[in-house]
Amino acid sequence: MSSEDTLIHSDDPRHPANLICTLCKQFFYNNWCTGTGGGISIKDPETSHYYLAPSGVQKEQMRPEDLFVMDAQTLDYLRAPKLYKPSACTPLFVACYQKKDAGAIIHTHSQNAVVCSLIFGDEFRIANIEQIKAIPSGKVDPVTMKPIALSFFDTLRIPIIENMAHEDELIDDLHKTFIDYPNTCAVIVRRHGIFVWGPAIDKAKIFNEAIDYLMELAIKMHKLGIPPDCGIGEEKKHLAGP
Ligand SMILES: CSCCC(=O)C(=O)COP(=O)(O)O
Ligand SMILES: [Zn+2]
Repeated sequence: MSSEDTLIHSDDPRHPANLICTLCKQFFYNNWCTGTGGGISIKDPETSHYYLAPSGVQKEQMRPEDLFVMDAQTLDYLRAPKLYKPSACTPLFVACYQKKDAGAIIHTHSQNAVVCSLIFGDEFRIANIEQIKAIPSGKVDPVTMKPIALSFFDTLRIPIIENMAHEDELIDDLHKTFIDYPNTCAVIVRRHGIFVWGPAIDKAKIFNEAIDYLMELAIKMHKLGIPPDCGIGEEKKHLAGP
């Protein structure tokens, strides 16, 4: 086996190359990564190498040998399959690694994200829903040094940026959200989808699932006339009664 191939071949289902393929398949069947859209990048916790999907591939058919591997320091490719170009999302994934200390980034073309971007302005907000507790507040407990999650009584805020003709043109607005929303673990791209990151792939997956649930719920609340960020008990005022 060549040294390039040892980077992507492993019997361990939790190896980044295997996990990216497994999760992309799951996300395809969840309607999050169809028609080659979306993708996942994982930083190998052992080597700190970035594992990236190629551009324009059917996400449910991806194999470990299709993946790019990047050195985190030099940003040189340690492995670059000749048949493919790297994902157009690569500069955005690298920005999340470098500026947000991400361990993994998930990009989906979730219809819930797209519809929320059509309903709401520059920010998606939802409050007082149990599932919010799955999302990090961005704060750390000073005693345990563990991340603190949002509470049931908090409001989740996710910035919405405008889509561009090419994925890499989103980079300036993504950087701006890092400044304006230092605690966010996600950015919605209008009429496009969402980027969600976490300190490791398991966390990023949980955050992505929880946010998607909350976006779906927000769309249902909006259809009923209930603002998703309304206070507890306030919903009665908004419901169209007889
Ligand atoms: C129909 S997908 C258009 C590109 C895109 O938004 C995306 O998420 C996938 O880009 P990639 O270069 O990774 O195929
Ligand atoms: Zn995309």
